[in-house]
Amino acid sequence: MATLFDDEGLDRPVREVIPGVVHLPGFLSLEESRALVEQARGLARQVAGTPTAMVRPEVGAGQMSVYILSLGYHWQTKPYRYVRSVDGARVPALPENYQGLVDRVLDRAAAVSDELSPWRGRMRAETALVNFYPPGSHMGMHVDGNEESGAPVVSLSIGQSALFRMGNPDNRGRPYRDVSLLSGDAIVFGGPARRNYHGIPAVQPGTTPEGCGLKDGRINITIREVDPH
Ligand SMILES: O=C(O)CCC(=O)C(=O)O
Ligand SMILES: [Fe+2]
Repeated sequence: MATLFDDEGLDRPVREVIPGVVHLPGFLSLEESRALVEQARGLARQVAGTPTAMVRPEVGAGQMSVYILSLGYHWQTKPYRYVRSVDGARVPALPENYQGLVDRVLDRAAAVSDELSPWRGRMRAETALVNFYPPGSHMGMHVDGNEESGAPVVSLSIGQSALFRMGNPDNRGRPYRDVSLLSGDAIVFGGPARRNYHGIPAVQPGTTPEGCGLKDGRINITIREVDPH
């Protein structure tokens, strides 16, 4: 496992990993992280036992090991699509603070990426997936392809460190770049990397910071624009 995460001891500068992919280490403070976890937990409780509950979706490869809460739009599998309601139940609204998070991330990312700078101040936060990774879970390589909009995906990580693998647009294999995402990190992918395969091969035991709002496991919040404008 050590080799999977062996860049953690190094300096972690803001950087464009490949064109259109920007890593912002330590973007969220501990207090902000905790508030986001508490907000997501409240929303998950509200929809528990309803058709929009946080569940481990069935996908082509079987049941995911990650639990997903959909906000704004609901992400359905079989077939893959975004819907506004499920069996008559309305999807919880996207929290209003998510637009501010998107604006802040894109401000910072645009400063180091010509590919992302056209989106600065222009992306509408319309939907978010709150992914909960129990210890030992993972997410296979996939493309985020159900958004018609070409806007970037803004992703926030809280809890256990994760190995994020950013691949290529053609297949699940190499070339790819691995980035360790620690609690509080943001990563954004757009431009030429928007439809690249990516995934989380592993989360790292024993790395949940005290005070981040989670006792164990990892939460990742990906905020997206669905409709082109
Ligand atoms: O957990 C992550 O960092 C990535 C999540 C992801 O790729 C997704 O929600 O589509
Ligand atoms: Fe994804």
